Amino acid sequence: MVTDPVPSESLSYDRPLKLIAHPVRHLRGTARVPGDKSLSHRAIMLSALAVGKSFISGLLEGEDVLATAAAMRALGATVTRVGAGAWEVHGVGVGGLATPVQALDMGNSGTSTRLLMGLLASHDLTATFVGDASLTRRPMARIIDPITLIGASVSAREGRFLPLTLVGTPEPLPIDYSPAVASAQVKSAVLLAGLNTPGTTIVREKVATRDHTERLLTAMGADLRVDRDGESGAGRIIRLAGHAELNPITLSVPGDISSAAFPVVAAAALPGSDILIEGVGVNPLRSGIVDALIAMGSDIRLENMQTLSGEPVADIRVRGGKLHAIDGVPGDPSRMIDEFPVLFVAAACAHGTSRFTGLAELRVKESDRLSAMAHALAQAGIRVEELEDGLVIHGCGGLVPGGGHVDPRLDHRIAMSGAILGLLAERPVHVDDATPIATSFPDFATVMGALGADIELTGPHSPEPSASRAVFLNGQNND
Ligand SMILES: O=C(O)C1=C[C@@H](OP(=O)(O)O)[C@@H](O)[C@H](O)C1
Ligand SMILES: C=C(OP(=O)(O)O)C(=O)O
Repeated sequence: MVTDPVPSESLSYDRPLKLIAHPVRHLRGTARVPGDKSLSHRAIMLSALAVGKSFISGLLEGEDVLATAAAMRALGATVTRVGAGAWEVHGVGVGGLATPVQALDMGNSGTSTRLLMGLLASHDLTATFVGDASLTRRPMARIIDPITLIGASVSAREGRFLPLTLVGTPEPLPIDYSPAVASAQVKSAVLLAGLNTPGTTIVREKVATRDHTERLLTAMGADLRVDRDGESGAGRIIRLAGHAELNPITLSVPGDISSAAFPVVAAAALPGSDILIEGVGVNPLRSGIVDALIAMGSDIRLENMQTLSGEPVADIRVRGGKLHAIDGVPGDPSRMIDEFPVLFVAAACAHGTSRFTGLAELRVKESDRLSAMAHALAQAGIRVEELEDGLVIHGCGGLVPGGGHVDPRLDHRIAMSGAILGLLAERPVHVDDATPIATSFPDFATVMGALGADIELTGPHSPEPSASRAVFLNGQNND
């Protein structure tokens, strides 16, 4: 049980909040996870560009999305919280954003930063982007390159890191762009720039990545076409007609499969577990974790399939059992790019040796996730080899020894993967700073506790939520 129940409104702490995850026999019950983070960012950004009032329910109220909401407000949209997860956005129309009077604080959020850089590139304004110690380590050249071709100019630290100042162009050019890395953030940044650009903007993907931007733009009336590309049809060509007119939306955000992955993996690895996570987004370009766990022998199924605001949604049912090792994941890694840290935990419990390669991109997420997870698993007594682009994990065929400390390195998914490791261990695991969890899953400990997990939150913490959170959660305007 959760020994220090922390209401979700106040899990955002300014000083380290520690977490101790205690071994558990099994998980049982039904739960829901917060709204999808990728979709929440896009819902706020695109409704801020519509003419009229949009209404969003189920919005993720994690720090990352609150940073996006604060930025859109600073750029001129009216963004108001009208209830738990319920937000109203009065948009200013495509091209209607204005220079913010202060720097845009992106906190820990790569998606906020990179999509907004694209969005602002084709607006006649100037904006400065700042972020936390994690975000200022992450490469921005992958966005600076295409938006420079569009006509924006960027001055960045060492040419590629935050803080950076972006000067958007009043005369944007439509580009035909092939991202060098499989990245929905790069694709979305170019498409968002194309909204306020004449002509047709084209993005060519060698491998399809999450298509939340394409689905939402289409639902809001943009003239957007997606064609399969390449001999295998794995690629995509996305064409967007510029000077789009976006209609306001009423949108329900489904649960985030990247958050659901934590209770799902824990239950899958614990014989006797039986859980149901309701209302989760199962977009085929996001559901790779389900296929990977099935490949490991897990009894996991999608029930009650439906469509919510243009996105496939299902309840995820998991019964615990013995897992076996796998050599790589089915399909492209981009279908579960954020779920690898917790999949590595499943591999640590599996019988046999698992090998994961082609994952160099994990080194430039909120942390170097290959290094962070290699250290976390070793701390828990698991034999692991770190490769240039992956991990070899020698599973123990049951509970891991545990007993170590996990340094999350400002990465919410490392912190939560460390907690799951503790549930699947013989001895408790200490997560030395759980505060990053508030970026994507503020009530993680409460949700896991309701399923039977014993996650203890300890350590000094201020009773007050962080300033940005308080402003929104109390529905105040910061005009
Ligand atoms: O577009 C998005 O919302 C995201 C795309 C992914 O990044 P890349 O597509 O850049 O790998 C993912 O890691 C991130 O959490 C969210
Ligand atoms: C990488 C992630 O997010 P972002 O890129 O938005 O920081 C994530 O949520 O795992």
